Amino acid sequence: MSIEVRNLNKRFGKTVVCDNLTLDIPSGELVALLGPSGSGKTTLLRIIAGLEVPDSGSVHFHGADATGTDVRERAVGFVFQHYALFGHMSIFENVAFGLRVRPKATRPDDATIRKKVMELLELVQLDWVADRFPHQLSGGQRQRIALARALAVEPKVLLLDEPFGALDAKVRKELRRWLRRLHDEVHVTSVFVTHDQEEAMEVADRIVVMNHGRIEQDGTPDEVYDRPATPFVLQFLGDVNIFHGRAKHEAGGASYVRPHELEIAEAADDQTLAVTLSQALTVGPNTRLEFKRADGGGFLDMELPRADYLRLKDAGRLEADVLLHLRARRLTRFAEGAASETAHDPAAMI
Ligand SMILES: Nc1ncnc2c1ncn2[C@@H]1O[C@H](COP(=O)(O)OP(=O)(O)OP(=O)(O)O)[C@@H](O)[C@H]1O
Repeated sequence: MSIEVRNLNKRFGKTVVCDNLTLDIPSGELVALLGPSGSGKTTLLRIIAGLEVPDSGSVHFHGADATGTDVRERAVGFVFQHYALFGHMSIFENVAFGLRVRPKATRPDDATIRKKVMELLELVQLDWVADRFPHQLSGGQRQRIALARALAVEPKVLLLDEPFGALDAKVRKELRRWLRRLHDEVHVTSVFVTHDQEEAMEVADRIVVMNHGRIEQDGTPDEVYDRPATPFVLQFLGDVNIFHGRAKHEAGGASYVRPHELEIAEAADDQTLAVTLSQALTVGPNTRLEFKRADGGGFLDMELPRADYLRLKDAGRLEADVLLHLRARRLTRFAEGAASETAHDPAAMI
């Protein structure tokens, strides 16, 4: 089921939370709403769910106006960050709940419910807690059960608000992949709220980047990362070095270079910038180098594979007093009112 959002406005007091939002979520896709805290992601999700009423504008489910439709009629499944399970019911019964309360005509028999619930519990790798109660589970386990419960009724739309926000990093990563695989199997149209750009990049088919109640960009993970529409998108999706050099006098202002888009040149030329190493930090397979600009222009970050770092170090090129020359392989600038352009004239960074 596709979701169409049209000219949606919502304010709380003087705060504009949805600023004329228009958005198409194609059927079967997993779309991430990505943005900083307070950008309006949750409010948009709640309006799609029918839990919040917009001031103006509309939400359509597969072309049919659902704006005035009650939340119970929208066939949506929710997993919200603080969506509590029923404390007095076993885990099994929590997952079975949505099926048990169906009208008799569409209610599955006990054996079918049992099979379905156990399959879902296996899917979230918690079949062994079926007889426990919610208070006997960790917060992370409860979220996995909430996901199983949301899926039990085979919703047409699945809405998830920071569902893995409370989990530790490793479990969080596992569940992301699991959600991705699950989505590839069941293809239920899903909208996923997150403020974590890595999570959005890893999980989603499309990313909608939000800021101050507006959509800054809507595109595939590759599109928003490689061709950011605005400086906000570029900076929100990862670390970036900003140069206010010569480019400052041109339309659009700054130039942006990501840490992995810098390289060390063999010799100085008119496209390189002289620096010295100030610190090196290894994070997993990559090493992050912080350089000090020799012209006093501040610091620069560069990221390179650990093996390359070790080679440079062994060659004695990373001593604190050795002058190095950095070159940008790629840089991004924004012309006034236009989308990003990537320049291959790295001199522009100086
Ligand atoms: N019921 C409400 N009453 C008043 N203000 C609200 C209400 N709900 C949200 N807001 C305000 O609206 C703005 C957007 O909130 P929203 O929760 O949609 O943002 P968000 O991007 O999901 O942020 P977060 O990641 O922190 O949840 C915030 O400034 C918030 O304080």
